[in-house]
Amino acid sequence: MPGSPEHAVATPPRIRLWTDLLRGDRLKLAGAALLALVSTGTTLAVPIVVKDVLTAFAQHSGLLKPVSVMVGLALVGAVTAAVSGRQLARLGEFLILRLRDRVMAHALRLPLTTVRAAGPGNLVARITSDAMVLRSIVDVGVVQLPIAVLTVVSTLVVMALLDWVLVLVTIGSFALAGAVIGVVMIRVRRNFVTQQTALGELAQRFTAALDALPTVKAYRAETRVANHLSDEAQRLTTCALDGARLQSLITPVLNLGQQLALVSVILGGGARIADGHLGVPEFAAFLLYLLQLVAPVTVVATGVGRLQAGRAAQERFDELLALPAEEGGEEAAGRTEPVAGAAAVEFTDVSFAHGAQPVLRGLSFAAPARGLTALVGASGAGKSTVLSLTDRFDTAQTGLIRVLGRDVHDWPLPELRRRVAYVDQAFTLLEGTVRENLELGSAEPLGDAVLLDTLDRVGLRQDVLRLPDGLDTVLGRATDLSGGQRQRLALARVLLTDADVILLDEPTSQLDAINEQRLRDLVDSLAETRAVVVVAHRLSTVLHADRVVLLDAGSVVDAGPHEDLLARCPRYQDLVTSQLGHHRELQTV
Ligand SMILES: Nc1ncnc2c1ncn2[C@@H]1O[C@H](COP(=O)(O)OP(=O)(O)OP(=O)(O)O)[C@@H](O)[C@H]1O
Repeated sequence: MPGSPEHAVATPPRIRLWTDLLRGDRLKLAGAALLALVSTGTTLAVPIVVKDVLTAFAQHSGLLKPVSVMVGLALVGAVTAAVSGRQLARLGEFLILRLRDRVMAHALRLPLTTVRAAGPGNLVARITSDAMVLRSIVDVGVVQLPIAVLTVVSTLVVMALLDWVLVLVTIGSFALAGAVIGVVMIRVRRNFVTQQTALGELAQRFTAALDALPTVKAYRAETRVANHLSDEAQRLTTCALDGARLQSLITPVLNLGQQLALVSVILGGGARIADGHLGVPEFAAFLLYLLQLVAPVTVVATGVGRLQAGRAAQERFDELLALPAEEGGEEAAGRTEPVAGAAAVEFTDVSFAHGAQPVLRGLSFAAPARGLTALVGASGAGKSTVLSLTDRFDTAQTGLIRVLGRDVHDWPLPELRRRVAYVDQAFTLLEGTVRENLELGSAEPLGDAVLLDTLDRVGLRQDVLRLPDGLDTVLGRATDLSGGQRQRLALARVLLTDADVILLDEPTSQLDAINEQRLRDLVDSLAETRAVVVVAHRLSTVLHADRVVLLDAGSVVDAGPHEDLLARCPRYQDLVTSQLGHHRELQTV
């Protein structure tokens, strides 16, 4: 039963950035770090060589050796920095590739309700903007930051060897700047989380607006919707400006620290030269080190900021990956066989609520293994919910749902969904070719002959052959199908599966007479060999059904053949005349 231990949710996957996403790349990463270290080493050595050059000048000795060493060091430094930078960029991109693959695969396995609650646009923002931010963790967090820290420390050690008093002066000046930057960093992280959330929300709103574009246009609401979106974008901008203001403090504060250090060191250094504690070449080298120190200190300060942002992005990924995927979704093996002679779908005392809102209340009905079962009832009675629960898009709180004689939770999810074909009200097609759409539920490519034959059965062969690239025409962008054609393509997809149960959420819209007849013929022929459970909005469907189940407010009022219900059930009579009621149809069918 739902919530019971046997249906416990598997531990969700977590990002283990270093051990997992960088798996297989650790050696390359170490190589890149080593090269970066060599490059840093050469930079560190230059002032020492400068000191040698100055000493050589003072002593009138040969300059060739120290100058050659200086040039050599500069060349090695440049080459190693370039190779290491390129390698890090590659590693960062591959890390993001793996992360995106994992997030997309996980999002597709989440329960429908979770995806709706998160908002598709919000999920898209993870693999776009969040992924880019996280990428910086690789080059900044793994290599640049540790090396910069190492550079700062070793530079200070070398400076201390030159003059320890002046080093204390330097550290004191930078410490003041560091304290201010530390406070800024805490706010940077908080700001980043708010910013990414606002970005995801904007993406979500924009996606939703584009989805509803026909309605937006029909009501001439472009300006109004654009204004709503603009409000959201402005919130994001305000937040981004806060972030930019915080970030922009870092460099000036550091520069102030450096100026302070420079002035103090020059004053202190002058005094130390005057009292004979320090030579001029040593002082020149010390000053060069001090100037060199600013670059790695800046890397540390800005790097910590980016790392904070990267970690906040990582938390957002963790949060998404921690959302439990559908139970049993990974179990591919362990085929469960149907129980011989069992009903195709059987609900026993099933109750289901969306949050606090009860939708099904102790609902019981059965649909036989062959034939057409029509679910009818007022709008909001719970008909579509019955289909959702049958295909386990949702889980009932209480009661038992059996498909082909087995508890819906005992089926491995892929096996359940192989046996149950679901066709939604919109007859949804994926953005892709006609072929891809037809083969969606097939394990193997089916070949043109089979596909065209099936299209023939739904009366769509000629329409598809007329498309610019026939079966390989991409649907959903420049080329699309009409509502009726989409419907037939969706049904052709069902014909190509070996599903035992077909769940069909009939569209509420009316079809033209030819399409209506085609749909009915198709459904009838499907129902000859399998179970078809249809949420019926049309009287013609009900008249063709072997069994009609009347729902009201989440319970079954009555069930049986149409004529029996019409004879004995006043609620059904009302429904037929009011909701399904088309006297014209009654007379003509
Ligand atoms: N995602 C959801 N979140 C919260 N409540 C929902 C959700 N989907 C449906 N409901 C509620 O569940 C109830 C039953 O919805 P359902 O779609 O099953 O009705 P229906 O009988 O198929 O209606 P219709 O004939 O209008 O399609 C409705 O009251 C609806 O408000």
